[in-house]
Amino acid sequence: MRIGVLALQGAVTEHIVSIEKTGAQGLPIKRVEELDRVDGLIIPGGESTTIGKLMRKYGFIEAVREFAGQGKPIFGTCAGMIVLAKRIAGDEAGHLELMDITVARNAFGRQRESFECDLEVKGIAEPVRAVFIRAPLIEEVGPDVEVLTLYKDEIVTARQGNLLACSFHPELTDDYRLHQYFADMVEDRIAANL
Ligand SMILES: NC(=O)CC[C@H](N)C(=O)O
Repeated sequence: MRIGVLALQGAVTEHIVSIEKTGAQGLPIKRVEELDRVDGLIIPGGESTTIGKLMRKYGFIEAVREFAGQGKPIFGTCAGMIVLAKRIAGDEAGHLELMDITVARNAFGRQRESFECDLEVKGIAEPVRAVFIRAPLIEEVGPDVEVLTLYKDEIVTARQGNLLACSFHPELTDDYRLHQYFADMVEDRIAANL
C-alpha cells in the first residue's frame, strides 16, 4: 500500500516517516502524474495560500478532485485541512472545496500560536499527542461530517467518508496513530474495491 504526501510546500518528510511507521510506503508527490502511483494522499501543514496557489499552478486542483471522486482517501493536516475545506471563514475563496466544513484560519490567537496537548480522537483508544502551530479550527460541519475530536468545545478533527482533516500536526510527534487511522481508511478502500 502506498500513501503520497503532496510535496509542493510544508512538512513533507515528517509525514513520510509517520506513514512508514504504519507499514505503508510513503511517497512525495510533486507532479500530478505521480498521483496514479498512490492509494491515498496526505496534504501537509504549511501555508494554505501558498499550497493552494502551487496546486492551481501545477494542475493539482482538478487532479486531486478526481482522486477524491474515485473514493481514494485524502488526509489534510493543518494548512492541508484548509485546502480541503469547502469554505474558509472571511472573504477568502476555497481551494479544493471538497470537504463540507467551514474553517477559520489562525484561530487560536497570537499568544497561543503554538502549543501541545493530548486529545481524545473517536476511534482511537488512548489520547493522541497533538501539536498546534498557527492552527485553524473547524467552525461548521455539514450533515455528512463526523466530528472525531474536540479541543475545549472546538472541532479539531473530522471525517467525511474518504476525507479526514485535523487542525494540528500529527507528524511532529512519535505518535503515529492518526496516520494508522488514515492507513486503515486506505486499506478499507482497497479491500472494498477488490
Ligand atoms: N501549521 C500550519 O499548517 C499553519 C496553517 C497556516 N496558519 C495557514 O493558515 O495556512
